[in-house]
Amino acid sequence: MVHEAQGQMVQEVAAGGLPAPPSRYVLKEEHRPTSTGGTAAPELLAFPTVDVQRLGEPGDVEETGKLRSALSSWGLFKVTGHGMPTALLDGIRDAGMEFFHLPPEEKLRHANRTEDGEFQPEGYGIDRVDTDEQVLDWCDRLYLTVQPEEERRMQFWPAPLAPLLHEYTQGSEQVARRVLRGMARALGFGEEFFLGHVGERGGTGARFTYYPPCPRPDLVYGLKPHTDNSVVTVLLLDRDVGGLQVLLRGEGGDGGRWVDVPVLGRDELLVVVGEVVEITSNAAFRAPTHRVVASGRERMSLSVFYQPEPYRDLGPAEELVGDDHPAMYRKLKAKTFADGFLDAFALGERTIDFLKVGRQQELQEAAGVV
Ligand SMILES: O=C(O)CCC(=O)C(=O)O
Ligand SMILES: [Fe+2]
Repeated sequence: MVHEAQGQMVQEVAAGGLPAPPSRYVLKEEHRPTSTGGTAAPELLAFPTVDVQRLGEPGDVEETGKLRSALSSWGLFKVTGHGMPTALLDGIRDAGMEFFHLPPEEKLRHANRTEDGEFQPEGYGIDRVDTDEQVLDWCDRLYLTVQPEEERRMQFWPAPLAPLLHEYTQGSEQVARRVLRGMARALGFGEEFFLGHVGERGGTGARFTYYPPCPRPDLVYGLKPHTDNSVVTVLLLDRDVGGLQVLLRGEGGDGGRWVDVPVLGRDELLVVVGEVVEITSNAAFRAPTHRVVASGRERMSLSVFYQPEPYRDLGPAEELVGDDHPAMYRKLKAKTFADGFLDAFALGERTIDFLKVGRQQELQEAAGVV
């Protein structure tokens, strides 16, 4: 059954000039970004930066140290030294924005709905709507499969954007590879440790997200809190408009607090650790919970998600499991995990929790902690 809200783009709602978002987008009071915080990080917590050029140099120790510290604190960091030209980064940002500025009928030629109105993940539209209770995010999106290359469905790719996305994802793949090699070194493993778990023919998906201006940003989420279901995500943020926030967990095991990710330099990228690394590293590196708050200005981002080969077994690496380090996650197929994302996301859960991959509860019970 297709939900009647599935065909309603947020951009069209915003263009209607309502004084406040319709009730479908309005969060319960206790979930509203204004009641749950969102502050600039204190100076002590300088935003982590990793130069991937230096990270790739033989014998590098310093950048690997910075990466290790970023991974154990924020779980995301900005990247310099990737070598992609500014013109390419600006070009893809502009082409993405131009797509969302096209008339509705042009955009709908790439719609993420079949002729029967059925949702399918690829193409242009809103996220999957399952129930009346689901509070909708204040964003529209364009999701495209980039790799394996022979699985690209070019009917979904807006023509002006296609060559830019191809070139950009070649560059972002090198970023992901360097980061995964650095992560392996940070844990004391050989460089190919994480890449070996991903395989040569992993999947890559690109998601352009458009957040229209919102008349009451205090009432909605641009994008609800979530963790990425990827190995890592490479993000190209809006040049001017912020809104991304990350949940920083306190020492005392409290719920954490929401901190703004700053607007980055126009040449800088952001890398976010995904749940696959959390599982494989047996929680040595955790996927950060993040969200986007809306604002009175339009904003666009491009997320590129890296996934392992679908038939791979996903689970904590044997080297990281021992008597004093029990496996925190159970094994499952990479495809099962990737497919679980949309169900989990619609419910606002982590894929790890939705598919009951995490064993923390079980282990704590066995140890008599809870
Ligand atoms: O728009 C952003 O800044 C973040 C997007 C994001 O978290 C995602 O696509 O998973
Ligand atoms: Fe995300």
